[in-house]
Amino acid sequence: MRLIAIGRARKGPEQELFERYAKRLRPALDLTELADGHGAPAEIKRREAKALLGSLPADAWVVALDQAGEQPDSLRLATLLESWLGLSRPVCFVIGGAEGLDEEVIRRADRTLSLGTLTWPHMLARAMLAEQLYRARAIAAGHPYHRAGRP
Ligand SMILES: C[S@@+](CC[C@H](N)C(=O)[O-])C[C@H]1O[C@@H](n2cnc3c(N)ncnc32)[C@H](O)[C@@H]1O
Repeated sequence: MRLIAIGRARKGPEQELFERYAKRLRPALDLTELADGHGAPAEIKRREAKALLGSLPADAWVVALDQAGEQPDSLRLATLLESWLGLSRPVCFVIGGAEGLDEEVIRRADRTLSLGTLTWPHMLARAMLAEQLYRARAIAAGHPYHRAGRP
């Protein structure tokens, strides 16, 4: 699996949290970081979209992280992830920068994934995605990491 994301992480708690889960994930989650765009907001999004789309393999199965996207619960995400991994296509998650993802990226995406209706900083979104992918794989494997009961 790949995560293609705008911005370069600095050492700090967000990066540590991302790495904690990304390291444990099988298949691995390879991170590709792309430079922040510059200019006016529309120009930033357009430049970042060009870089993001240019980084995707032609046959990629693209999942765009978008707050207005689909909101599966963790069990449903586990089922979805298993089906995506079974496609024999490179599964690529995409996270935008401060201005969000350009419409062109959303159109290219095969699926969208929302981490809730709140807006998260993009470095935190990376860590949350890695944790949810780790959780999804644990659910699919029957590993007790995920407890279905509510407190
Ligand atoms: C700071 S947010 C961008 C906010 C931007 N104003 C927007 O409307 O998308 C940066 C990136 O983090 C990801 N992100 C932030 N909050 C999210 C959420 N609730 N669900 C899914 N992805 C989110 C998205 O990929 C977004 O492009």
